[in-house]
Amino acid sequence: MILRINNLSRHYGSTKAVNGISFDINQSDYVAIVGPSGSGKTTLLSMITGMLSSSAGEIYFDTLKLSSMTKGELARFRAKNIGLIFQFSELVSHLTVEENILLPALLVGKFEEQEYREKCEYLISSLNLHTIRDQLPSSLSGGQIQMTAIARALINEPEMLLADEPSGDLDPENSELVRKLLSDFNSRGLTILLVTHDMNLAFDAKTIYEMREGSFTRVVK
Ligand SMILES: Nc1ncnc2c1ncn2[C@@H]1O[C@H](COP(=O)(O)OP(=O)(O)OP(=O)(O)O)[C@@H](O)[C@H]1O
Repeated sequence: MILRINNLSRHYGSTKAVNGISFDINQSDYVAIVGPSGSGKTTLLSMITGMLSSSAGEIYFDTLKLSSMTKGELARFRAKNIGLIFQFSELVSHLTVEENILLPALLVGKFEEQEYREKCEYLISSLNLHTIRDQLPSSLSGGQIQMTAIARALINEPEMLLADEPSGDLDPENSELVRKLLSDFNSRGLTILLVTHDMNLAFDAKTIYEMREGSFTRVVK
């Protein structure tokens, strides 16, 4: 799947949070966007996820124009093709860690039950979630919630992962587990676009854009 961003803008009054950005992401690319707080990274990613409307410009997934999709079409498209990780992830409070990870399987059902079990075991083991797999979200730390949300975003093996600060709430050890997992999925074909302050994570990307005041100012890598 190819993501094409064409002259995309989002203005809040006189604040040009995103100001005429264009770029393409090809199949299996790994792209990181870095930049200071307030430079527009989250606004840009929120538009690409379809959660936030743009003031101008277009977003295409292959030939599908995001702004032409109905809410229902967009929800189905995302569930099937895109993994999302937000800065402050939320889990379903009455489900355990393992049940939360497997939730997208119920919504999409892309694989057989046994395959889901295997994928879930792989994610639990890669992210070291064994000890908390039967716990409810209320008993988890912010970092543990984030790790569970990362596993949940990957269980359906989406074509593309969109992630806002995936390691933002994590200690160095867990950040390293996430870095390795994303790199592993990317080497098996997952296209990744992430926004991060974590330069260790960013440097795994093949392309790094620096963003300032709503525009890409530099290709760091
Ligand atoms: N809902 C909103 N209403 C008004 N202004 C907003 C809104 N959301 C974001 N902004 C402004 O848009 C600009 C970009 O914000 P954004 O959150 O995208 O930056 P960021 O680079 O993701 O920052 P951080 O790294 O701190 O998450 C900032 O000036 C912010 O104040």
